[in-house]
Amino acid sequence: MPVQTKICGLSTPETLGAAVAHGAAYVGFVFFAKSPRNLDFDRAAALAALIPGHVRKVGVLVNPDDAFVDRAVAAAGLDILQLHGAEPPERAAVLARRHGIGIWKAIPVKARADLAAAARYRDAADHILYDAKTPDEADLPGGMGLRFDWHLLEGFRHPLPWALSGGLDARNLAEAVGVTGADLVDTSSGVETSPGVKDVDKIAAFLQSASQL
Ligand SMILES: O=C(O)c1ccccc1N[C@@H]1O[C@H](COP(=O)(O)O)[C@@H](O)[C@H]1O
Repeated sequence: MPVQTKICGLSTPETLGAAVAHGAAYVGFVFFAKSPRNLDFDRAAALAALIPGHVRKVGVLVNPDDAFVDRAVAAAGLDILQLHGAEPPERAAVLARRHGIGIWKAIPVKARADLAAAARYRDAADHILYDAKTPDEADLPGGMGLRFDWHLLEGFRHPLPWALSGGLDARNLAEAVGVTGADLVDTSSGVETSPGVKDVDKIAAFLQSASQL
């Protein structure tokens, strides 16, 4: 089965178009004020209108309240909520019921013991997104281009379908997939020239690399 891809943190028609044209299965919009990739709802709506139906729209949110989720889902027609904060399983389940859309729960990973948190979401999420844990003092819980030790996933019994994230780019993708066996991969910083500035050539190279795995 081919490796599926998500290009996250898109914010311009050109880079969104590159992700779609080169075969991304998922595109991600970040709704988090501290992020250099943050979108307001009007901009998200304008970008979402450009996305063909076969490409799934993922909204990245961090500990959002109901009103904020309502606005993001309505504006962008989201198919999936990527919960990238400290949302407990109960909160993820409430959001899944309230919106009737997919839930991906990000699990921050630095040590093998961190993986145990994934099982708590068995009845509350569709996918686990393993991402590198960012430093305690960081403004962002993700999107910093950090990778974790992929060998930590070796032999791990995943409680749910899952995706690999954190510091992936066209050069390290083959190794990352080889070590982990991931069949869904996610990148943001790895297809940028600077934080928040996506690059169409890097997007194309990442998706080309994934298509050869
Ligand atoms: O990208 C952000 O700014 C961001 C903000 C808040 C939560 C998550 C965020 N990014 C997500 O983190 C992973 C890994 O990103 P990277 O490839 O290491 O840069 C990815 O899902 C981003 O969308």
